[in-house]
Amino acid sequence: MTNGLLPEGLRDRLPPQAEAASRLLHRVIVAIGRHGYDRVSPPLAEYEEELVGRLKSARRQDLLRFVDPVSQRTLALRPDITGQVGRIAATRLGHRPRPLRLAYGGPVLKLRATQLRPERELTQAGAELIGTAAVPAIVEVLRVAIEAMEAAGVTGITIDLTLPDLVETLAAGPLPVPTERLAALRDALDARDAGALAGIGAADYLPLLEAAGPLPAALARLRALSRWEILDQRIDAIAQITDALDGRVTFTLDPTERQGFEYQSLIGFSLFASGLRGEVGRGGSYAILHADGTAEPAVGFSLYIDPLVDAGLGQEPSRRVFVPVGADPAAARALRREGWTTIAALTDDDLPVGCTHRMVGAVPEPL
Ligand SMILES: N[C@@H](Cc1c[nH]c[nH+]1)C(=O)O
Repeated sequence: MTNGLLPEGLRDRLPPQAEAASRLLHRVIVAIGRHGYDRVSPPLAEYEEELVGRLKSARRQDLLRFVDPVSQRTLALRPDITGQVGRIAATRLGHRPRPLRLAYGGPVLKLRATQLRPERELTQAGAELIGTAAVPAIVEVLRVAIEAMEAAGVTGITIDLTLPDLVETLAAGPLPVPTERLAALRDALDARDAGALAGIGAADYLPLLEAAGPLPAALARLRALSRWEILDQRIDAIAQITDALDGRVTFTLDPTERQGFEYQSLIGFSLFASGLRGEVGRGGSYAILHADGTAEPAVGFSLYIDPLVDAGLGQEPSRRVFVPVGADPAAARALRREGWTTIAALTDDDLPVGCTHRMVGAVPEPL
């Protein structure tokens, strides 16, 4: 006998959450599709190197791998669909005109859970805009993300903007830090540790930490300390993006945040909503590598359906009518066409468990 246990981080979805999950996924995908994003559906597993090789600096550590007895090669379960969409855009849809707009939705599996999210399997739905990552493209993607969240019933949206490659860019340019100290610099910034920053001779980075918080104040602080063209350009871009979406959502800024943004470069963002624990989604700009060595700019977002389901979104009260033995099947069929759920008695002893109505003749009467 087996005991019905599941591995850590994996779970069943039961009624009514399983139904809510598919309803939310559908609503999100439809909302994304309205903006002209055509759906693609990559496989659950593929060659390991394809999953990590397509996006600049995607990580191998995230992969749950296995050797495929058929191809004798190492396959991995996808931890993220964005890289797969990148592969499709660079290969099978490489000839399509740009910008290319693609949507997707399905399960992903990560090797390790995070403290914030103990689940290893999540359902991701998202959009990727391929061929440009300029300000109008970022604005479009954020707009689509906001509408997709609203379609799922999310309210009180906050977008936390980050500049994932800012520290590396400053370290390689105007605020030099030798490569071997980059990891220490990252750790000190993540820990917001002023002493550690001074210890590695990077005290100049301290003011960046203070430029975090709600916009527009945080952006004004960042502007006040910027003496570099590369930072000025990004500040201008953030101002344009937030102006374009003004009033619809709350923006915050965390210029040095990088955790979870392995391949996003110029801009990254995390999506939050009131009443929902942790992130609802994230996204940003990145580069897709092509076979000829060129890198194509892209920007996109992924929403995670699971936190929405856990918060009770997507559940709808259904009208359930009990159909006694001997009732007219055509009448029951007519009710289903009108949107009723019918529960047919199989014996005369069946009880109308979970039903709101009972069919009397051809008419549902409240129980
Ligand atoms: N797929 C990324 C987010 C993203 C989509 N496009 C670009 N970034 C994630 O889930 O973390």
